[in-house]
Amino acid sequence: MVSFFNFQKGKKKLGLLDLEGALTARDRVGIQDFVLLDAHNSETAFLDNLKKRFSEDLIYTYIGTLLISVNPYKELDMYSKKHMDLYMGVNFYELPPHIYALADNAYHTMLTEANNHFILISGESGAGKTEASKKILQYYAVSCPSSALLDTVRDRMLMSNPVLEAFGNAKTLKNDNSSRFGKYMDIQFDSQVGSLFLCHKFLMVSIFLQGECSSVISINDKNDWKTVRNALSVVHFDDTDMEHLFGVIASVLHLGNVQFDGDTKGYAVLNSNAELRWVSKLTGVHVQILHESLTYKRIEARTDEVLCPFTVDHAIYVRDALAKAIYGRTFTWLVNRINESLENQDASRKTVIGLLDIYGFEVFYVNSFEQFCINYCNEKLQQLFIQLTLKAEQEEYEAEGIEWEPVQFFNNKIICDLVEEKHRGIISVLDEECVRPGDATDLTFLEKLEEKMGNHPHFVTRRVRSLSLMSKALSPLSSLCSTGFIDKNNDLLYRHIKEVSGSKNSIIRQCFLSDEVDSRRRPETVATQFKNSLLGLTEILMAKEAWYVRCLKSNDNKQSGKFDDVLVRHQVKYLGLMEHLRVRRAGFAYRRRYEEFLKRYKPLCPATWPHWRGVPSEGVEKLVKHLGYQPDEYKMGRTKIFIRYARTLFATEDAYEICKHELATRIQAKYKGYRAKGEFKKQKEAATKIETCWRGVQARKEREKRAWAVKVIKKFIKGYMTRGQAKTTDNSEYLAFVRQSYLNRLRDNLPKTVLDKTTWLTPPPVMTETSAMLRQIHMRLMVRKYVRGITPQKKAQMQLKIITSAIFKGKKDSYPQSVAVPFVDTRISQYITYSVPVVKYDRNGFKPRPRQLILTQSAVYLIEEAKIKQRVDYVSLTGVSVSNLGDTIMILHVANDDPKQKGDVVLQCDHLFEAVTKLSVLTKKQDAIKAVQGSIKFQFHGGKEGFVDFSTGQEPMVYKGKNGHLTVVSKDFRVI
Ligand SMILES: Nc1ncnc2c1ncn2[C@@H]1O[C@H](COP(=O)(O)OP(=O)(O)OP(=O)(O)O)[C@@H](O)[C@H]1O
Repeated sequence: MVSFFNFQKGKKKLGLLDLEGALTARDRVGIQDFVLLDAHNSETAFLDNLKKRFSEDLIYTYIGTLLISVNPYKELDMYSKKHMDLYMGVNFYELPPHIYALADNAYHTMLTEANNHFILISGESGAGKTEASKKILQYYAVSCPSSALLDTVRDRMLMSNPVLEAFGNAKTLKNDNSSRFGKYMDIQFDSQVGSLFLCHKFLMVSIFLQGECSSVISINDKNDWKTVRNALSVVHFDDTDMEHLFGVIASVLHLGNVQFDGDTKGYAVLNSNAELRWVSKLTGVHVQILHESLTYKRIEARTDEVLCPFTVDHAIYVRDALAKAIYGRTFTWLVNRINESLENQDASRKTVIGLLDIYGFEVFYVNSFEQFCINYCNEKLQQLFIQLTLKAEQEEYEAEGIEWEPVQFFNNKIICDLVEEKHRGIISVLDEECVRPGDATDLTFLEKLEEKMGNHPHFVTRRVRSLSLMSKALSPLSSLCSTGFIDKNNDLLYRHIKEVSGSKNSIIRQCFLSDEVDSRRRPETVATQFKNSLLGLTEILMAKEAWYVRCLKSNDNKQSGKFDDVLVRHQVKYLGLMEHLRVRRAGFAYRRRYEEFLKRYKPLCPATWPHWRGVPSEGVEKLVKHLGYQPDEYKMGRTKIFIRYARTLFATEDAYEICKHELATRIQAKYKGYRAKGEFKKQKEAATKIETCWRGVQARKEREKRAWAVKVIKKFIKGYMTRGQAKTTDNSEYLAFVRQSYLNRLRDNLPKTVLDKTTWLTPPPVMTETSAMLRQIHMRLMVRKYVRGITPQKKAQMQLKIITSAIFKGKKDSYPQSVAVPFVDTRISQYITYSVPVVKYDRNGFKPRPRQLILTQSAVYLIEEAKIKQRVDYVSLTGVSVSNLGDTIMILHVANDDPKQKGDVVLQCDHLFEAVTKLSVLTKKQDAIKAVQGSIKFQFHGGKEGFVDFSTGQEPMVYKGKNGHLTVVSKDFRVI
């Protein structure tokens, strides 16, 4: 056994582990799978195991993938949502046997193999088939993802069950709620999404009404009534539909109460009209028509019509036939309506799980035509089971050349043939008897059977009007009472009874269409209809893969906890469970074509992954060896590998799951890389594109800019060339530009002071006039600003400067330099208006002597520094002479006639302009100030004369010249 990949995939759901543990522990009772039973040939061991488990409420046991369910007749806590969750996606053998495990496995196999499946639920009446089918449906309904639309379909589907049970089930001696119809439904799953639960469809095989049990303790009519009404509304029945439907049911009940008496001739007359009036009211058929139909037969003879009265027995038969027909057809109508409401409009591909819940085998004290049909159906399904499992299996081993010891089993084909064979089978004989002219009775039918099949090994008749079909496997088909076969098979409604087609009840109208009344074709007999629908069903099932649930009845008393050994042994026998087990034991749990097996599991072996180039069977051999399969675990056939134990396959499947994840991760990584590469390439391409685009845009912009520049330059040049002309379109822009740029430059280069006369930008010709105006305005502005900012002291000084200008401007070379030199008023004392240091040239040899020149309102003094307070050298001034050069010599002329005066005074004064100006103001002798060129003559006291000669030279100096004149050399200011 392969042990290195023993994983359990479903157990990741932690919350469920406790429950699961408890289940597993509890389930250790007996053996979960009969395949593991040592004494697999012993029926007693088989039963013991079932019983042991049953006593612990373990009602499910496997034979391989087949599920055996023993009816517990009590509610078990094993169908909750938690249980459903637990079984979801878990391998078959990982958890205790359960109907959910089978449902889940069928579902996952369907998804994996993408093909159709069906679950055949069989067993005798009351064994729990309907319950099992409901549990499967609920499991799918809960486990599949939901959406609003699907929920609606799901509700309808689940709700269709109580409706069908209400109308199609009846209490029988075997089962309080026995299905009297066969139900096949297709559950569709979306093949793409894989898990959508879509819709189902009923295929009705037949319905049988029979029995006299009316009260059932286990059924609460009041609650069920509510449930049914609610369910009907979910499957789209409105109030009118429901009124008509319940009208039909009530009419059938009233019809059953119609009684007949015999007249003197023995013909039937109505006992009372009351019931018939009710029927008439409920069905909407005139009471007269009903009356006539129930007591007379209408015989048409060419143009005439004759009414032929019924005997009482006959009338009762007709009454029951009518009631059956109304009920049966109404049920068919109901099924069709439910099918319509569940119809799936989506045509996309779906995979299907079919669910077949068919009425179980029935053996009553008296077994009639109904039991014949029901049990024939079960024989047929058993045949299908044998065909699909035992026979097909053995045939396959043979075809594949697998060593195999054939298992003996009873092939009930012989029984099926006995019933259904053309011309020779019981149904053919019955049909023949029904249609032949003359009086056919159940007895003549029995004689015909004896005649035709008296020698058949499985057919025996007894002269107590019964026939026995001896099926070794299926005993219930035996011992049938032939009474009523002819009538029930005929089930011909007398033509005029179909006149109910004129009913006011819409359901009855739809069930009895008038063209049927008019048709003269004889309808198919009941048995033939039944046979045909069964053949149709078999065909549907044969195209699908089968799963089996075998339901066993634990006892006949519907008693919980009771295990009737005889009854169960009987069922085990006729259901062929022992044979099935033997085949399973001898056989192989799983087989697959080499190609398919390899295709699925090749990732598990390096030699086969990713490709196996050789012969598939060799690849498989390599693969299973790599996986560690033991020789007894598998066999290699001609085209397939056969795996003996399911656990081997599950382990392989688990390994595959893990490997798939790894592969998926690898593929994902590769894909991501590929995507990233692609993305990068795309980005690069996009970047190149953007770059190209950007470059194009830039180039275009550049070109446009150049073109614009050329245009501007051209215009500029043209404007420049025509700048002197009057304003034209050519030069207007240029001139505006020139103006603008001149003004801008001018703004930044305006003269800052009023004295700055030089700073002014030369205007372009077009601005000459404007510039002059601007200059004037600017000057005015500056002057105004300057004037506003002048203090009284400054003003006084300015006035002095004006006087200086009047005296010296253009007359003395050093004057311009003096303009910016401010006069100083600090040299003023109490007595002195102005005092300035000077150098006095003494007439005796022109020796320079420092003196202070003091100016007052009334006189000019020359005093020595040390004697400042003494009034010395009073000068009575008559005029002042200066040279026109840049020297600082001034000669004060004094009045010669004043004896106190010592003659003219020659002074050198650094502040010449200031001193002379102030002197002139104080003495009011402005006109007496002279600027002389060359030499200045002066007079000494006593009438003597002297001269001062002025010249310019390199170095300024004052000295006594050879001619005895005072010689003054000054810098040449004009040169500077
Ligand atoms: N799994 C179960 N758990 C509890 N009770 C069950 C179970 N299965 C069946 N039963 C009981 O047995 C009764 C009969 O079951 P069910 O109607 O499913 O039988 P059946 O095989 O469908 O019969 P028929 O062939 O007559 O329709 C149910 O009404 C229910 O009380």
